[in-house]
Amino acid sequence: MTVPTTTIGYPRIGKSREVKKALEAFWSNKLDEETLLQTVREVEIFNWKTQLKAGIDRIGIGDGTLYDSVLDWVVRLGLIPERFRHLSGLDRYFAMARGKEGIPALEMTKWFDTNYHYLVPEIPTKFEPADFSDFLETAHLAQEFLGDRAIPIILGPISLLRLSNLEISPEQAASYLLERYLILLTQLKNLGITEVQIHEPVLVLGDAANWKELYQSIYPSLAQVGLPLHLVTYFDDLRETYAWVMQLPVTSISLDFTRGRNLELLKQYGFPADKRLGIGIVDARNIWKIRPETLFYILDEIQKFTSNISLQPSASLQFVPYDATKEKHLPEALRNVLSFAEQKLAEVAFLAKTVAGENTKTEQENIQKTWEIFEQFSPANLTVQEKLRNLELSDFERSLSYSLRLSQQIPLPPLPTTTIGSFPQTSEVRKLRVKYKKGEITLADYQAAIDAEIARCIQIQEEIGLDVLVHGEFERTDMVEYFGQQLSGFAFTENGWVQSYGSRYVRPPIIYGDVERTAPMTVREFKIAQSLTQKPVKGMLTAPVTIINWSYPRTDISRQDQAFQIALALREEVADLETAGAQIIQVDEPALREGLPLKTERWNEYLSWAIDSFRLATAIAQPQTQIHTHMCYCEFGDIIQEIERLDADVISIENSRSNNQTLREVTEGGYSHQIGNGTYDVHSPVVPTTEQIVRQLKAGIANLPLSQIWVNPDCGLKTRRWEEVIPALKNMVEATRIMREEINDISK
Ligand code: MET
Ligand SMILES: [Zn+2]
Repeated sequence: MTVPTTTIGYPRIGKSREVKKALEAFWSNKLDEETLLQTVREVEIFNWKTQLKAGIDRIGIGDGTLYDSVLDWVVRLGLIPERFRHLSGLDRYFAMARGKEGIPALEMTKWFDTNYHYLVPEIPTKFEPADFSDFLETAHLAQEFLGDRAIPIILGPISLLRLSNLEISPEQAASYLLERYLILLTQLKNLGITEVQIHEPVLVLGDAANWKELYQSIYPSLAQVGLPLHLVTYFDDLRETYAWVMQLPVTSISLDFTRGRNLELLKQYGFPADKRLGIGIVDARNIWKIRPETLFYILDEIQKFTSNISLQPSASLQFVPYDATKEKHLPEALRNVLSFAEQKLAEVAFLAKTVAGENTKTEQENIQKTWEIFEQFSPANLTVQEKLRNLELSDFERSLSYSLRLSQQIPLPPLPTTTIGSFPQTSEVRKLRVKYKKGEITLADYQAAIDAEIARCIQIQEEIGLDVLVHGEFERTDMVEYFGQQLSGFAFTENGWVQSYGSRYVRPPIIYGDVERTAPMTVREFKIAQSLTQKPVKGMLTAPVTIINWSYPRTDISRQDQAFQIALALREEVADLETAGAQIIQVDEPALREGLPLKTERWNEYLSWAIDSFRLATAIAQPQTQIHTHMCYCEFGDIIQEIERLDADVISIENSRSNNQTLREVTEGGYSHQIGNGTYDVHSPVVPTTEQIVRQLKAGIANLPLSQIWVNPDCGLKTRRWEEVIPALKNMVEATRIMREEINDISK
């Protein structure tokens, strides 16, 4: 017996970030279109060869992209919104991705609960002709390299619809789309392709049942083409859709067995005898080597219901970096339990061999051994674990309620002005950090240079006339990495890049052990800043859930425990900042919303510990200390109640849609604490006018009592230039002055 292996997506950025480099060169006119496309092609071919070498039987192809694969499908299917119609080629493609003078880009949002962002399709009333030529060309080329192993990956029609903003009814859109998908499938069949993967991840969402009829009408038509269809789902289980999805006329169905309850569903409903089951068994969302015992148990259970199976990663491997063995600077004991895309291919192959009955005892023992060595290398921190066990309810409660502590906190003028924390990270600052890292300058030199930046930043803020200042975050590369680097239990890769969006890649830290603060993390910079001004300077921290969501967490203990460990470390920092004189401390939690589980029924459990971790980090603050938090770029509507439960004294939120929707959502529920509604969009280089900010403030005030309102930009300013930041903030302060005068006049 043999057990086939499959992949359902692979990293497409290039092992040395070739695509990013080519893109950036192309955008700055240093590279021509042909070379850019050639680069993407080479990365793709390299990926095919890697998967072929790893022995994968059905290799998902066609997910390589210049920017985003959802956008690729939008363009192929001819779903071009009116405002881009006069453009063509790459010019149009990148205008849709990034916008162009006077033409806003497609909206960008998170791909399910991952940190990947896709471009949200807008389904227009009029379609342009479809053009699949690039995809067909890729498929044809893949056949040359892979033969029948080349399995094109297609974004499913219903997922595309469900993730789009529609100008027409879903039914109408579906019928237009169907025609085009039929053309595509026919063309692929004519090429001699033997099977296609149709990815329908929306089947795991809570509302998937609403789409049942569309699935049941579209899929039979697709099946008529006669090309075997492999329906691929991931990120969670099928729950209420399981029973009818199994009946769709496809030849294969893939399920994720690393998340959700697909195993239970399988036991309950069985699996159709006429289909192959793609078993997503190797976790594509995290970077840990497999623990074979648990996986073999799951595989044994599954095989009680079907023997027609294929083994595969749980999702596209685009969510992990390429190769863990490249991380030479990491301790071997840790490196050996890491598994990036290449290692995961080997794991899939290993599992398949074992299931097929081949003797893999030595391999199993080796894996076992690497885990044992790792456990010795990173033993449990008993003190931290003890602290977690001994937490009491009072550790999560501030000593006085909001209304009682309010009068004890620092007096400020009405409509206090402030910023979100970071100021421009100039290339000089970045160069400085590189020099320090390379050992070209000493710590003292580095700190002196950072301090000079802080001093300049404080002076500028004073000149602008802001009420509450910040030190500027010049010492931080990134709001998560900076803390991870100072906490025990975190590791950092050198080359562990994953795509966040387009040409933006990130290297998520790895949480591998119990987390503890070993020394103050932010106190030095705070003190320097505060010593230079009479105005209050905010202490500035990143909250636990954001740290976890933007990292690869451990899998041997719960996310709750990891969040609480980080919270305890931050709690010590809060206390130290207070002792150092901070009257205001901001703890940023921008990723709270995006960590919400895909299924609503799991929201409460998540929110409960997520909010508690913020409270644990901050409740130690004296009543006199004002605690701020900041959130941005998410839909708050879902979690309003919980925002109140954070019990922060002040929250600042982003308002990039500029229609105060978030503010309305937060305040409609009767939000009683203070709130700063972003007065202008920090992602735009355009300097907002005073009038614009006044208007924005008035809209906010209409919603809320004056005493609750703060004035601030949307988010941190680190990606902006000083030439933009200074006039923008001046206008913000001027707008506030105008507002204060008006209010004064009214109250006279
Ligand atoms: C993504 S939220 C960013 C908050 C952080 N304090 C900053 O100003 O950059
Ligand atoms: Zn922000």
